Amino acid sequence: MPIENRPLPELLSFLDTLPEPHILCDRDYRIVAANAAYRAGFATGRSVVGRTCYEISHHYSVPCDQAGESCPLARGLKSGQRERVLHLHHTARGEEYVNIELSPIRDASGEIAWFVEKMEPMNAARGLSDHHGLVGRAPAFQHMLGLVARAAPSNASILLQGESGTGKELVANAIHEASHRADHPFVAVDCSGLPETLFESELFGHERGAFTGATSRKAGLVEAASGGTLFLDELGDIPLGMQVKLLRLLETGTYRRVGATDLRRADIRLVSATHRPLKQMIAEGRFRQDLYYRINTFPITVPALRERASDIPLLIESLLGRVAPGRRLNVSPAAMQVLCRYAFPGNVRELRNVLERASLMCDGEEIGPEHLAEDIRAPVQAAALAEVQATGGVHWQDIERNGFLQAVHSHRGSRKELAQKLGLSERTLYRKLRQYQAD
Ligand SMILES: Nc1ncnc2c1ncn2[C@@H]1O[C@H](COP(=O)(O)OP(=O)(O)OP(=O)(O)O)[C@@H](O)[C@H]1O
Repeated sequence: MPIENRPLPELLSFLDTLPEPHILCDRDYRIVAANAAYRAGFATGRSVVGRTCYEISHHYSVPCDQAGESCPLARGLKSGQRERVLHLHHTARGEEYVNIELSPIRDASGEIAWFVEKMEPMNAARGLSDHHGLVGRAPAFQHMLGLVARAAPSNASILLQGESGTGKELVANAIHEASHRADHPFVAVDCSGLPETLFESELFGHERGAFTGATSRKAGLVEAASGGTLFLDELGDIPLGMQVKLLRLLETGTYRRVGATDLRRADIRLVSATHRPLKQMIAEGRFRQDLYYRINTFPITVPALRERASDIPLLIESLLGRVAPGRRLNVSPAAMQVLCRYAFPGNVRELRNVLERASLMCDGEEIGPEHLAEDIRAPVQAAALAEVQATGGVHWQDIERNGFLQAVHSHRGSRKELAQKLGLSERTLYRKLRQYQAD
């Protein structure tokens, strides 16, 4: 490398002092240096210097934006400013979600000469099968996770909207885990079915003798969550009277225990969730508009399972480990076809229940269609039959799409190896990935 094209030694020794993994790249995606934290946690044995970031982190042979992903380096070159994204990266521990922050470094003439890339793994979500936490890698899931990564480090109130069973509580927990409050409690409150009086004393606590049965003083959940995150699930179910008290808590940061006169200071971050249409409830006078604005600083929609159907095989692998630990269950291709075509109105919770039932019905190691409940098989079979009748056959594209996605999900090596395995050029592989994973 010509001397004028080398980064300043001061910059390199500064990067080495940073506790988070950092690499230094040139404008052509080439890694010119990696700090000690990166070498310890991310490098997989071989030296990364001289190789490209997309090859090391993604096992791609082209930059991310040409492989259908958002590339922070390309974005940084265009915008001239710092860019953040969440990417799935190959690391020394396998494939992980990593928060990437890319900062451009300019030379004396003001031109961008280098990029410093900081990487922080997001441990609350996984792109591979795992036995706990959030699992997924479909575009809709990654988009949602990108918003989680962006909002988590702030103190902003987050409203999670999504159908029942989509994983809102797990997402709330992931927000907590990725926040500065992770060492403090995560307290979840189910707001549905709690009468107003009980709701208030549960949330704010009560003094001794505050009401019949209050034989001792009790701290509330706001206090229990102190320093951490309070998760209000089914927030749309909170009675109007209690909505006022919640609004006061959020506006002043203070509350009173039931039966007490003194104000207490709250130190919580609020994450709430609902599957109800809050805007419609506001129009009907059932939900306060001012509270809505307070809780909804940063809205995140958790996608329905049918919007991330390409995650079904991965979720199955992960959930089987949770519902039948100790058994090495797998799903036959025919049963997989049925599950991938079913609409799952109850989302991931329904998928989990279906697998739990199937694991009880199956004595061996392979779950077949016969182990799935009739109400899962029937609509899929009816749809397939209708398709055959309407078109005179099953669409070849559907068979190809399902087979292709199954191969992608079960493959653990590089994209290059996958292309070879499927007998495709890498270009065609990326085109098909874009085409099939987008729906
Ligand atoms: N992405 C995911 N990866 C792994 N498991 C998931 C995922 N999403 C949901 N689950 C599982 O699905 C079930 C339902 O999730 P959860 O209770 O978080 O849903 P919810 O959206 O809060 O539902 P509700 O609106 O009914 O409260 C749980 O068992 C959870 O572990």
